[in-house]
This record gives sequence, C-alpha cells and structure tokens, in this order.
Amino acid sequence: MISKVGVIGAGSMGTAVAQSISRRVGEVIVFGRRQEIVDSINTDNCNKRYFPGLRLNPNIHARLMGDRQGLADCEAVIIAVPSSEVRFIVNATHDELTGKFLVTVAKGLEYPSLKTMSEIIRDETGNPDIACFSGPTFADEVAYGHIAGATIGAGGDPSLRATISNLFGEFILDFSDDIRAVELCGVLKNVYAIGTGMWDSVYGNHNEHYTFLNMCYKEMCIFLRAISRDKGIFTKFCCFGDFNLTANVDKSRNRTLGLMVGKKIVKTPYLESGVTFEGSRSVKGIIELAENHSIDMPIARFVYDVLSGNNNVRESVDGVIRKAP
Ligand SMILES: NC(=O)C1=CN([C@@H]2O[C@H](COP(=O)(O)OP(=O)(O)OC[C@H]3O[C@@H](n4cnc5c(N)ncnc54)[C@H](OP(=O)(O)O)[C@@H]3O)[C@@H](O)[C@H]2O)C=CC1
Ligand SMILES: O=C(CO)COP(=O)(O)O
Repeated sequence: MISKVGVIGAGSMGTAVAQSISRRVGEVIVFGRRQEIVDSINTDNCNKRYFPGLRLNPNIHARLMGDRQGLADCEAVIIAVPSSEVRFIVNATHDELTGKFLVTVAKGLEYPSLKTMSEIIRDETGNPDIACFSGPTFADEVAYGHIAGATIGAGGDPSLRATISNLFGEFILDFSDDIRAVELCGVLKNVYAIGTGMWDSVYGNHNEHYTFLNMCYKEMCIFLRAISRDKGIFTKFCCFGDFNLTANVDKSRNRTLGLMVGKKIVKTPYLESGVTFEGSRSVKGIIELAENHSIDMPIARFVYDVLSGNNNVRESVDGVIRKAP
C-alpha cells in the first residue's frame, strides 16, 4: 500500500487530486514553484491562489519544486502541470522519478514530436509503470469531493491497476490498456471544446449547438477508430464524458477560449494570459497526427485557422459544414 504520494503542480488539478488522494494515503506532498503557495498550504491548509475557500486535509503538505529529497521520499508521483512543462520538469527531476510509479493527469500533445505525456515521461525516466488519468473532472468539483468518473490508462498488470484503483478510489473508474488512446482523447476533447465555443459564439440555437457537437464527436471517433487498439474507448469517461463536459460547459477554459475568440474578445496573445489553454497548444499537432494517418480533420483545421487569426468563425464555418465527416 502506497503511503506517501507526491503531486507535481500546485495549481487547480494538482491541488484537487491531492485533496482526493489524501483521504486514501498517509501523506500527500504537493510540489509548487511559488513560495507563497507552499506557505499557504503548510501554514493555513489552503491553496489561497487556486482554492481560497477550500480547507485542505491536514496530511497534505507542500514543498518547493527544488526539494529533491522531498520528491525522492514519495513512493508514487502524479504529474499535474501544463503539458508544455512536463518534459522540462520530468527531465529536471529524473533522478527522483526514475523507478517510481508515475501518473500523468496532463492533457496535451508535444510538438513537433507528437508525443503524449506518458511517452515524454517514459523518454525522460525509462519507467515502465507510467499511467494516465483522464475524464470529466473539473478540478474545482474534484476538490470539493463531487462524484466524477475517469479513465485510467495503464498496462494490464493487475497489481498496477490495484494500486491505481486505491489511489483514485474516490472516482468512478474505467480502464484501458491503450494509454496513448486515452491521452489522445484528452487532447482531442480540448480542441473540440474550443471549436464548440467558437461555433456557439455565432450560432446560438439548440439545434445548431447539438448538430455541431455531433459533427465534432464524429470527427473525433473517426480519428480514434484509426489509432486506438481499445475498440471500447468511445464510451469511456476519457472520451464521451470528457468531450461532453468541456464542449458543453462554460466552466471549461478551452470552451471559454473558443467563445472569446469567436466573439473577437481576445486575439492570439491570449497564450500570454497565464491561463492553461491546452487545446490551443495541441491543435496543430493533432492535425499533423491525423494527416500521418491519412485522416482529414476539417473541424480541427477550422479551430486552428480561427485561432491563428487566418479567418473568423463565419468565414471558416461554411468549409466545416461542407467538409465535416
Ligand atoms: N483544471 C482542470 O479542471 C483539469 C486540468 N487537467 C489538466 O491538468 C494539467 C494542469 O492543468 P491545471 O492544473 O488545470 O492548470 P493550472 O493553470 O490551474 O495550474 C498549473 C500549475 O502548474 C504550475 N506550473 C506551470 N509551469 C510550471 C513549471 N515550469 N514548474 C513548476 N510548476 C509549473 C503552475 O504554477 P503557478 O501557480 O506558479 O503558475 C500551477 O501551479 C493540464 O494539462 C490540464 O489539462 C485535467 C483535468 C481537469
Ligand atoms: O480537462 C478538463 C476537465 O476534464 C478541464 O477542461 P479545461 O482545461 O477546458 O478547463
């Protein structure tokens, strides 16, 4: 039984996962890069920057990212930073992470390598046991203990699954041994959340919304059918559940980005906002990955065109309707 778990990333998802897991293990150590967050967690049992109203469980402690011994003492480590940071951070903590049980919750695709997070982590650590966690899991709702489902992407080793099931025992879990496919679901759903936000910024009726949603899900399933070994992936939490959560709910940062870009409230510097918009970083890679499999993704291309400022939603959307699968 794992007793000490590390969480790299003291943001919304890192804090939320720490709160959930802390009810199932002896201690959770959250590693952050801001001293004031580390202090607020250790002094006030609260991450004042991300969840100012949430009292964290007393067995959650925080350390600065550089605390190598603190990380070395953890038996399992969860990586909860934006996908753009994963390679740098895992490379920098290679010695402490090698040989450990690692789980990534990050939803992104490295460019131009087109590697998923678990593939990056394996590159950097050589660990055989790397799992991913992905599903309809808004961090704030996880942090406050609401029911959530998630897919665990992991190898078929029964002891590995038992370990994961215990760590994430507060979630309703399904499993897949196609880790890459699970992670790509999380990448795709962010792209379609932006796309649905863009569409809804122009077409506000119910019929229009669900027509476009269906077009997105169809394009996503065509891609997954081509790349996934897990033929049941389509009904798993990482796919149908997370796709619908983020495409339909304004709480989604990706959907909100689509709405704001569609309404011309923001232009491309939004990446400097400091908000984690994973879909905008991964859309180009997902298009290239699809092309490598001779798959056309008109909706993903629509998202990329509008995000790039090449076109606005109205100019681009006719192409989508004509070409969408
Ligand atoms: N939020 C959610 O609802 C969910 C998020 N996820 C995924 O989790 C991942 C993390 O996102 P999320 O927690 O939402 O993002 P947030 O923006 O809420 O937090 C990101 C955290 O990463 C830290 N960070 C960023 N760069 C570095 C770095 N170079 N070194 C150390 N720490 C760093 C930030 O530090 P600082 O505070 O100093 O900026 C912050 O603590 C994403 O891939 C996301 O898709 C998955 C499911 C749900
Ligand atoms: O992945 C998430 C919920 O499962 C969070 O979505 P956003 O990054 O769009 O906020």
